[in-house]
Amino acid sequence: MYSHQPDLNFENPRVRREIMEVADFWLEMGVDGFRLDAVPYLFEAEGTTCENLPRTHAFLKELRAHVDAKFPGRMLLAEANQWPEDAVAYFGDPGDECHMAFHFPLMPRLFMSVRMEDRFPTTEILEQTPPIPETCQWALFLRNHDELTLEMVTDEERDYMYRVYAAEDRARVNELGIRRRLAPLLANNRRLIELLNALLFSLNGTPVIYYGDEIGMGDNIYLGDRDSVRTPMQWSADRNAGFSRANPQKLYLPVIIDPEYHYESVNVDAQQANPSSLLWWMRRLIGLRRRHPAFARGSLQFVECDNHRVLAFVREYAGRAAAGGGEPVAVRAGGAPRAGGVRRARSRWSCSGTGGSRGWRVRSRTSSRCGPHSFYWFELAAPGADVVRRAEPILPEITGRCESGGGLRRAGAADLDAVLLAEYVPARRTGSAG
Ligand SMILES: OC[C@H]1O[C@H](O[C@H]2O[C@H](CO)[C@@H](O)[C@H](O)[C@H]2O)[C@H](O)[C@@H](O)[C@@H]1O
Repeated sequence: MYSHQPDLNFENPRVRREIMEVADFWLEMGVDGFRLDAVPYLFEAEGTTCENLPRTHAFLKELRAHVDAKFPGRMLLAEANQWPEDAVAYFGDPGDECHMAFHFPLMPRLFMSVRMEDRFPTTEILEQTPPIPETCQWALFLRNHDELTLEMVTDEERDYMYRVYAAEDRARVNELGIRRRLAPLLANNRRLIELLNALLFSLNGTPVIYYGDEIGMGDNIYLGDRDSVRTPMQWSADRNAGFSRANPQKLYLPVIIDPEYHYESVNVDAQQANPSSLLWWMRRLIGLRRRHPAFARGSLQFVECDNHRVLAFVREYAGRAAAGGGEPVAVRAGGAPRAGGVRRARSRWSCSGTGGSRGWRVRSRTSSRCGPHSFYWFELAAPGADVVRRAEPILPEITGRCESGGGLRRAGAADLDAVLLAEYVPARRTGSAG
């Protein structure tokens, strides 16, 4: 499809050997793993669609065994834009191919749910998603380096997505996608950006953030192909947004200078200095998620509720619960400006813990109102169980030295802000993502 990308002949044993050597090179350099590009199409065969061929799976098993033997603990992530029942094949049997696979069909449905003010697109695809091996996980995403692909939706759904998210022709690409970043897709609406990220971080899978979306970077749909979303990371207001010291004319792609998303105002430096920035909000969300293993490993059960605009579910980590220290987590997301109340939410869990965004605390049943485009995370206790208050985290000890003109630095590690604001503050009962 792309003339500038080689199409390797995997039938050739020398090519396969070379691929193993390339993998070794990067793994020796310390990478944690690989995203396997367009993996269903590695091998080709006349008279087939060249998709999901047995030879492709055989090679993945070989690659996995090779990586496990030489570099235990590293991982392979499949890019297979397929229905979940087909994509699961890339986890192998039982779990001997990729550790993870992107969940492509969920992504456009999250955008649909939010815009249609209806949980159905999201619940339907998750209900169709088959169980996966214990050692595997879905990778969830909102945006990536390609277009927002609309391959896994019906023609009507595609028309809808184009109408509401890509009214301008220039925003469409490859006939099947929208070449925009998260913030511009959502008209730079902070509540919507938070809502979609809250879903990304609480549904069953590992969240994957596309660089720049954590600061709400803009795009440039006047660039060709998918380059609109591949402009330099905006680190600071300096030359080339702090991405490079090179002559600006030498950059592969220009920095964003759209007035709304200009790199001089939308950048890491500026947001680092503002605790209300999207960047700090994202860090707090990550910290909160890390406190609850149920988000990473837990099962997901939808909670029936009579308002179709509200999506409610419980994440339960069976291992922890069985051990008596479980902490199921409930999530409610109101997709609509007029999401309204939930009269009845049935679940075998009662809300009696702490949690939620914006410092919300829950001590009774889930009967409170869900505001426009808001979300809540509740820590739950099983009926009858004592509600054990979490001990306050121990104040971290940070040693460092004051450098003239600089701040206090933790010896050779993350800086003070990251330790206090990203780890300690969210772990306090009063800590919140909002
Ligand atoms: O190697 C060709 C390209 O493969 C990936 O992109 C392709 O799959 C994406 C997911 O289905 C789709 O959105 C894109 O249009 C396809 O070209 C890869 O992510 C690309 O970087 C790569 O050029």
